[in-house]
Order: sequence, then C-alpha cells, then structure tokens
Amino acid sequence: MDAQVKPLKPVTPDAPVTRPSRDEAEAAVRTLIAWAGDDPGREGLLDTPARVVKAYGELFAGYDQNPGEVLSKTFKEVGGYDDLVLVKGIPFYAHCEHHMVPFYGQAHIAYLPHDGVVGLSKLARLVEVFARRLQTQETMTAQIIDAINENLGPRGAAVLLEAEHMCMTMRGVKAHDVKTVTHRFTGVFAEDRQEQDRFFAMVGHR
Ligand SMILES: Nc1nc2c(ncn2[C@@H]2O[C@H](COP(=O)(O)OP(=O)(O)OP(=O)(O)O)[C@@H](O)[C@H]2O)c(=O)[nH]1
Ligand SMILES: [Zn+2]
Repeated sequence: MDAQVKPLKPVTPDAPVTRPSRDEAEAAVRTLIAWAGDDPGREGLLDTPARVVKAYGELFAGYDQNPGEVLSKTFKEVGGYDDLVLVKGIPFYAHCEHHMVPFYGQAHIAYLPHDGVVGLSKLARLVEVFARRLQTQETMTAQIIDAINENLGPRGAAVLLEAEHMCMTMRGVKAHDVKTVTHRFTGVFAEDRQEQDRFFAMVGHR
C-alpha cells in the first residue's frame, strides 16, 4: 500500500456534498496521522487508514438510514392498550459535530399511542439512525421526537437524553462526570404537567 501523504481534493464548506472515494478518505486519514506527528508509513499504521474508513462506515451509518422506514410497521392488535409506552435506557454512541469526538449515554422514549403501536426495537433503531451521524445532543433529541410525531402520529411523545461528552472530559475544560440532559415533549406531554411528571418519575428524573 502506498503510504505517501497525497494531496487531497479540497472539500470546502461551500462545495456541493459529494462523497469522496474510499482512496481519498484513506488519504485524509494518513494526513491526520501525519498532522498528529506520527509516520503513516510505519508498519503499525499501514492498515490504519483502511480500518478507520471501515469504522467510519459503521459509526456514521445513520446517513444512509431513513427514520420513516424504521417506523413504517405498526401493530393494531394490542387489546385496546392506549396508555404510555416507555422504552428507557436505550444506549447510544454519537459524535459531536464540533470536535468529532464521541458523546454517549442513554435515551428514554415514551409515546401515547393513537392508532397502533410500533415494535419496541424500532425505537432503539430510531435512536441509532440519528446517533450515527455528526450531532449535537439538542438536534438529536429534536430529530427523534419529530420522527415519532411524523410517522406514528401519537397523542403525545416525550424524549429525554442523558450523555457524557468526551470533548468536555478528555480535552478542553476536562470536566469529569458531567452529564448533559436534554428533553422534549409534544402533544399531551407538552400540555399536561402531570404527564411530564409521570414520565420523569418513570425514567428516574424527579
Ligand atoms: N450545545 C451543545 N454544545 C456541544 C455539544 N457537543 C459539544 N458541544 C460544545 O461545543 C462547543 C464548541 O465551542 P468552541 O468554542 O467553538 O470550541 P472549543 O474552543 O473547542 O471549545 P472548548 O470545548 O470549550 O475548548 C463547546 O462548548 C462544546 O462543549 C452538544 O451536543 N450541544
Ligand atoms: Zn465536542
């Protein structure tokens, strides 16, 4: 493999978004290794660009996934159940769009069904669709609840994310054990404080 650091085609902020080739992406990794101060040509790093590009395919798979497809199948035969459905403690790993460093934690999602329920695993899959992109925690919270509203039309929905941002722990301000909490309510949850309190109590945030 050619371990030379080749000049890249510039990807400028105002350029149209076209995916670079795998070779170009690997060359970019070699550039970053050299920028960090190491030698991309030494034996231990020779396969690293290919591994990083493969890992990016997994870590940022959300760009190729569609939330509408994830939530497309619903079930109506639930014995008339129409109370709150809460899936709590969904683990996620995302990357902050400012530093491209991980932030990770748990998502709690509740909704009040209107016309059928969705498979429980689909709510965890929905979190993955948005976590596996460059994100802010606020955007991710909004995108999850918007997707639930658009695709399930529930009487109300509630989403709470709690996460640790590694850009705040391993660099920068180095504030350890700090959790960021974001939440959003729609429908009945937005209108009724008691429903909000019920949600907070059930996820363990009083
Ligand atoms: N609101 C919000 N901020 C985030 C999130 N992830 C990272 N950040 C913040 O993004 C900010 C970027 O600030 P800048 O001043 O542009 O960058 P910086 O010089 O690297 O900032 P420091 O992290 O303070 O060293 C930092 O305050 C981060 O803590 C997020 O999900 N939401
Ligand atoms: Zn960051």
